[in-house]
Amino acid sequence: MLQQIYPPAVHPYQYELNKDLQFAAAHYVPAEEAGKCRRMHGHTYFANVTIAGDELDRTGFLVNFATVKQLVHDRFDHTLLNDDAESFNEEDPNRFPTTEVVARTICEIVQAHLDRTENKPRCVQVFLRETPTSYCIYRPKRPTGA
Ligand SMILES: Nc1nc2c(c(=O)[nH]1)N=C([C@H](O)[C@H](O)COP(=O)(O)OP(=O)(O)OP(=O)(O)O)CN2
Ligand SMILES: [Zn+2]
Repeated sequence: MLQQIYPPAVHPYQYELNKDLQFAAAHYVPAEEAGKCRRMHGHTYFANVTIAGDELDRTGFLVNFATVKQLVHDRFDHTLLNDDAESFNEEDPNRFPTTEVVARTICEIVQAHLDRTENKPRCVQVFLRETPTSYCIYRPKRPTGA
């Protein structure tokens, strides 16, 4: 597993948890301007998911590290991202499986799970490395009132 110091997420919470995980997936970017990336190819994606909150659950966790891995790895590992119609769409650039959109999608999947927990922590950052030289960081805007 890649060991790396990630850019810090700025947030007001007392606890911050980070989970590193990786998954292998294929994709293509369905746009003329994407050049060689229009052709199907694969990556080993490295993700760092940052979750923060003030309240722990009855296990003393913000959220179980294993759950974060399951949510992302089980969903995307050894898939063709373009086939995942729940997350991606070839008609809408905001839903093409680019590094940016995959990072945002991971954040949304994790947050949807966290919203169903008793302590309701927040996914405050997803760092997603697509290649040794390319990565994206997604930080959701804070919900109103948080
Ligand atoms: N803003 C984005 N630009 C590109 C994306 C993307 O998701 N967001 N994706 C690609 C390709 O899918 C490709 O996988 C990554 O491209 P790139 O970093 O150019 O890959 P290289 O290995 O060719 O990079 P080097 O410059 O040789 O290190 C393209 N752009
Ligand atoms: Zn790619």
